[in-house]
Amino acid sequence: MKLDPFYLIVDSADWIARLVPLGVRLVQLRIKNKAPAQLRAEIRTAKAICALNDCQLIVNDYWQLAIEEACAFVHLGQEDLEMADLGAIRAAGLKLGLSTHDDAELETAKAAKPDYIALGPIYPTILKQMKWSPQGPERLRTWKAHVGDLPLVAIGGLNVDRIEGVLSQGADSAAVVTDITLNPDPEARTRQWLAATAPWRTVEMPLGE
Ligand SMILES: Cc1ncc(COP(=O)(O)OP(=O)(O)O)c(N)n1
Ligand SMILES: Cc1nc(C(=O)O)sc1CCOP(=O)(O)O
Ligand SMILES: [Mg+2]
Repeated sequence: MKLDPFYLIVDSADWIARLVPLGVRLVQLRIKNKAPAQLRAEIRTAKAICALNDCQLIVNDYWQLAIEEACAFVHLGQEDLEMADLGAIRAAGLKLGLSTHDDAELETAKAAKPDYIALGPIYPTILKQMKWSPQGPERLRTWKAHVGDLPLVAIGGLNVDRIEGVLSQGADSAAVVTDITLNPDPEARTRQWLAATAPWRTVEMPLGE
């Protein structure tokens, strides 16, 4: 499986309606603290917009709702994974992305046989408090050696100027929240991300070059 090199993460279907039609091919709906009915409505709307725009939707955290709404992909952190029913996720045909932050989490994630692994935070992030220090982009190369052909996602503190640095270290995809959502012009910033990741979308870049 291949992931698009630009992985947008937003917290509403409104954001998806605004940014996905610009050409985004991979988006995560990461909603915190909403009632189940609202969550379901957001997922349903996001799914419809993504289908119209040939964009892969990944639902964060809410794997049961993702199954019920016939979504294709979920992302889980390690704590989410402890509570999740992997058998049910697989039986529903969902693809699975998993977060990792250290060696032990990498082993746990690999054992779950996910469809991609994310490493973060690569740089300091302002989105959420994290107990891990920034990993630095060089750590991606170590992770890539461990995950092999499994797609690797870099996340945390990424911006347009840092894309090249993470993709050239072995990440297959660069995930981003605030560089876009807090930008004064999120549409323009999204276009910059699309342009900056374009070379990685079309060309296989061997590690070390
Ligand atoms: C692509 C990607 N990587 C990591 C995360 C973080 O997941 P998690 O650790 O479960 O934290 P929350 O995002 O749920 O707060 C992610 N969402 N996406
Ligand atoms: C949601 C999330 N997970 C991370 C991890 O390391 O697992 S870092 C992160 C925040 C990403 O937001 P921004 O692009 O604004 O830094
Ligand atoms: Mg989570």
